Amino acid sequence: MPVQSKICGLSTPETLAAAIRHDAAYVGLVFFAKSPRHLDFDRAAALAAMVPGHVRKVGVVVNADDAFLDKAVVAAGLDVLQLHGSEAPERAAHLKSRYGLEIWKAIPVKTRADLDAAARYRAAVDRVLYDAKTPDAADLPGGMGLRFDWRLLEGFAHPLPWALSGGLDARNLAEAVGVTGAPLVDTSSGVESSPGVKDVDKIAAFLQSASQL
Ligand SMILES: O=C(O)c1ccccc1NCC(=O)[C@H](O)[C@H](O)COP(=O)(O)O
Repeated sequence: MPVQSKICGLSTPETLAAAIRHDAAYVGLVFFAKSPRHLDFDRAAALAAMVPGHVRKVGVVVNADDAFLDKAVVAAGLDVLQLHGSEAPERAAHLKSRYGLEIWKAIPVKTRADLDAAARYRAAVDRVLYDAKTPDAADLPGGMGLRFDWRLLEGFAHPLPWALSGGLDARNLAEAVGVTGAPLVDTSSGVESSPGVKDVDKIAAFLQSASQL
């Protein structure tokens, strides 16, 4: 099975086009005001209109309420909702039934015990995304280019389809997938020149590296 890729936090037509051209399976649009990658609904709609049907649009949200999500889902024609806050399994299940979309839950990881949270979402979501836990004082729960110890996933009995995230880039991707066996990889900072500024060449290099795994 080839490794699939998600490029997260795209915010310009040029970088979105690069992700599509180089075969990203998923593109991530961030709806979180504190993020340097945040999109308002109009910009999200304009970007979403560029995305062909075979590329899935993932909306990244943090403890968002239904009124906000109603607008995001419609504006961007989302295929997937990625819950990147402290959403409980019951909240995730509610969103699955409300929107009928694929639901992913980010699981923040620093220690082996953090992985146990994934099983709580077994009946509620379609996929978990293991991401590096960010510092308590940080503004962002993701997208900080931090990685966790990939060896924590060695031998782990995954309760759900899953993805690997956190500090991935073209140079470390082969090692990360070699250690974890990840079927889907996600990156944001690793394809940027500075926070929130995506780099077309880095996007191409990341997706090329994934295609060779
Ligand atoms: O990217 C953001 O700014 C962001 C903000 C709030 C919640 C989640 C966010 N990103 C989620 C992602 O899926 C990132 O790709 C993931 O955290 C990995 O980021 P990075 O370590 O920078 O590659």
